[in-house]
Amino acid sequence: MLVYLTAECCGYPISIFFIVVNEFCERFSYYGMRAVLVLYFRYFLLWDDDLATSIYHAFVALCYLTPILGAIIADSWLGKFKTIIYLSIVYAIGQVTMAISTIHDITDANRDGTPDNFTFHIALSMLGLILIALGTGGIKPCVAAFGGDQFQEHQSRQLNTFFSVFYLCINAGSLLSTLITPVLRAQECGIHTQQQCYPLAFGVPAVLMVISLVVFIAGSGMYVKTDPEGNIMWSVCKCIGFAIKNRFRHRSSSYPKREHWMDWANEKYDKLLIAQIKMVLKVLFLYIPLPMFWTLFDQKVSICHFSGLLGGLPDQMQTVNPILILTLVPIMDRLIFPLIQKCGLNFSPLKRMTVGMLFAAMAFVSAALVQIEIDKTLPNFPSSSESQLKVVNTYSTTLNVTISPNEHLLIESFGVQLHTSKHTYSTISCMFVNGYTADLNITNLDSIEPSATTNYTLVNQGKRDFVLRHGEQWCEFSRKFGFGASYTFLIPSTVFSDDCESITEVEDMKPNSVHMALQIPQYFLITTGEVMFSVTGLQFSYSQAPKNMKSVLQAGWLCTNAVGNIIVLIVAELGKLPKQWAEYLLFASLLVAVSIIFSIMAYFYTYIDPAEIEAQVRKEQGLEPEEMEKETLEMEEKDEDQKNEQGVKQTKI
Ligand SMILES: CC(C)C[C@H](N)C(=O)N1CCC[C@H]1C(=O)O
Repeated sequence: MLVYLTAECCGYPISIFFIVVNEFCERFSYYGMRAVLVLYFRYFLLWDDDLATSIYHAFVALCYLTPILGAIIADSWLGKFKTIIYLSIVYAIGQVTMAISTIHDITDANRDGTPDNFTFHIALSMLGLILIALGTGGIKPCVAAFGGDQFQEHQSRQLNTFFSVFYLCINAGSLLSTLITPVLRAQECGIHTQQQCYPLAFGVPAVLMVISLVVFIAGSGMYVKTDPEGNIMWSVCKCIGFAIKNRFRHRSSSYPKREHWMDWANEKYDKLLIAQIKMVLKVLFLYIPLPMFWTLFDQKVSICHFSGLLGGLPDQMQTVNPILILTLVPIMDRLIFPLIQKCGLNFSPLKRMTVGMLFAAMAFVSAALVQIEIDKTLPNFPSSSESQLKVVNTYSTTLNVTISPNEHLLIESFGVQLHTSKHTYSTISCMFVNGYTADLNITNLDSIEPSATTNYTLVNQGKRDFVLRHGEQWCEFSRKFGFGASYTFLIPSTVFSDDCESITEVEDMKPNSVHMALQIPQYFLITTGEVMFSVTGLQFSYSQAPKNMKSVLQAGWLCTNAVGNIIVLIVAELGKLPKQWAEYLLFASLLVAVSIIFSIMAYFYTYIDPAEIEAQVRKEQGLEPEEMEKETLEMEEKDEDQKNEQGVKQTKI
């Protein structure tokens, strides 16, 4: 047997260093760009919330679908090394295009600070996003598999550690970029006018992608590179097609059954290829229920929304997941898993993944419990058969309002009455009610006509100052706002004569009294689940794939994420349950059901050593001893040439 010893440090190939640094920079680039993408849609392109989030989710789904393309190119045509380089170039061009699309000065001919030609910016940014999706998705299965290729058979422990470190780098990159890019966006920059600095926020990820490419190329001389064995994906498709056709032709019971339906390709196709296809199909079948995990994982965003309600800062909450990953991966790897092993329990990869899903389900049960607590602090909202009416009395004395023959409201002067009725009345809600006799200007709001109201305006938590103006007259007042609260300000006609003192504040909705610490268990549970599920899934997909289809199986694994994202989009379109906590419980139950199905499937799965099976098939084919020897020799010669080129040390054992 021939084994190559590449340059090593502490038992790990040195080439791995370049791969993990490359992954760190690439993830910084990807997550950094994602952190400001919705803001760019909302405040630069001026899209509404629905359009911005739909395009965002569609982009994320596309990023997890393109791995199939990358894997096919790598395993059938260019090999992983070249695929990573070419697609990284596409990716970097995409990031640069995206950064250029955010320069408002390009089309701001009238220099008013807003772009004049939105079509130009939209077209350029969409082109950038397509190139980014192609690049990031395309290289993703190749980088993980290429990293795995650097290890030799006896380094299985190091291989598993590599996948954990790889995952740590993903999250270190995402953590830094999620912290940095929103700060860059908040800076002001521009040629003609100073605006929020999107070019910097998108430009830095573009630079990081270029660095990622340079780092990868720098390691070029040290990598173990395997060339694809012809157009493997085309051979796989033809072989599967032939097996199906042949099975159909021999459907009569007079023909003896075969052990596996792929054995119907035996007449025409190489036994080795059939064995490899069987390995891949077995794993892909196992992956069918897995998108449900990612559906819950991506729904985490909505848990974040209510974290805002609880008093947390949603932007910063996005960093909780990577921070927990950075802590939990080493704890699991070095402490929990070895401890479980010491207790004599066989915590196999598929068992870990099942437990990971159950942890995610528990996170949603915990979210439901917190939501129930929050709901208790909220006012009663009208049901589908009810509507709410708010009446504001700006008259000088108490008024009696009759709504229907037997329903009466008594409203004091400058008082507000919220009334819920079983009939259909229109809901009136407001933030400022102008009881003054003329138009008023209020800081950061449009002017309000007499007896008119503003819409509810979102303000930051804490003390806020307002200035009211009418011509030369003005007055100032400040109020403290609690998270999740909602207020109405009634402005009387005497507002300027008493220096804003007479403005009445009505609390429509109380501030949240549920402590934000209650959401920590959810984050902890879902991230523990992610470590068990996602890191293990990455290792499992590599270890169970035949040598020539490693990227393909990595792509299959990433596709579970894409499908999960698509389910999130569908669920968002289908609508929501009336109660948020019920929705969380529904998702938790679905994931429990899926983990039960998965555990049954996993029970029937036999772990394989693809290299061993391939050797066995070769032996059965009678390639041994002469032909196999010949094949081995050919491989030796080819690899020797490659090693000589790369100056890598080679030893025979
Ligand atoms: C959402 C976090 C910033 C990153 C997450 N913990 C993570 O590492 N991943 C989510 C999808 C798979 C994986 C990744 O490769 O980014």
